[in-house]
Amino acid sequence: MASTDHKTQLRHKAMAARSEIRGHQRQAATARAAHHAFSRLKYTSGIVGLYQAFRDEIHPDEIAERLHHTGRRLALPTTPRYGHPLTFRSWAPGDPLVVGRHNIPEPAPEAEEVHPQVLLVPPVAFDRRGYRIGYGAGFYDRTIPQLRAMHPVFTLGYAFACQEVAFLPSEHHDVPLDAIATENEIITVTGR
Ligand SMILES: Nc1nc2c(c(=O)[nH]1)N(C=O)[C@@H](CNc1ccc(C(=O)N[C@@H](CCC(=O)O)C(=O)O)cc1)CN2
Ligand SMILES: Nc1ncnc2c1ncn2[C@@H]1O[C@H](COP(=O)(O)OP(=O)(O)OP(=O)(O)O)[C@@H](O)[C@H]1O
Repeated sequence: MASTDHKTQLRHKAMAARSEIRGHQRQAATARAAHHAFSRLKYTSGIVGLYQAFRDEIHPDEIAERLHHTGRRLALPTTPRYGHPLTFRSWAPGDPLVVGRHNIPEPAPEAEEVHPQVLLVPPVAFDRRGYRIGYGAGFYDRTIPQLRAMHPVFTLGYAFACQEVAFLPSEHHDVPLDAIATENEIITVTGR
């Protein structure tokens, strides 16, 4: 099977698995995952790029609240055209959002563009080597090297444990995550 077909299949399987987590189970898993993510993120410094959950992604709202409470600057991505990197704009809980591409809420164009040192990344599927697939646009794979040309960047994948797969075929442009937080654990991949 061609690698892209295999990836498509893994993508659909992981999306189906995460959509099965509902109601109280989803709430409880999200609270546990937020605890794991925060316990790792508090040892980082700099602006944290989060995301606005869409489809059945695990939502980072509790992490945003807790980081904001400790005085950390936060940012959200704006969705670019295909082939371009993400841009991040300054944002804090309660700030107004506008509707961007794919109907994902994003900061208004007036919000300051920033270059995060920390990224919370929402994989659709991930493996223990830190490889991830998203929705197939390659946005994070383009963005992370660009930010790393400016300064060190720590990337934390954030997902439900059921989105883990044994092995994701990797391509040369794929940038592995430094760690992944789920409701069960923090998976450490690199020494960053
Ligand atoms: N919550 C969240 N925000 C995010 C991301 C993300 O993964 N999650 N992104 C991370 O990059 C960017 C948005 N990336 C997206 C990329 C593709 C599609 C999408 O709907 N793609 C179609 C396929 C289109 C095609 O094949 O041409 C699809 O999946 O149906 C949506 C968002 C920025 N913001
Ligand atoms: N750094 C890059 N430079 C050029 N093309 C890239 C780069 N990163 C990814 N691509 C291209 O983008 C497409 C999607 O890549 P991939 O399958 O890795 O996406 P994804 O990781 O699922 O998406 P996303 O990063 O948006 O969540 C592929 O055709 C790939 O060749």
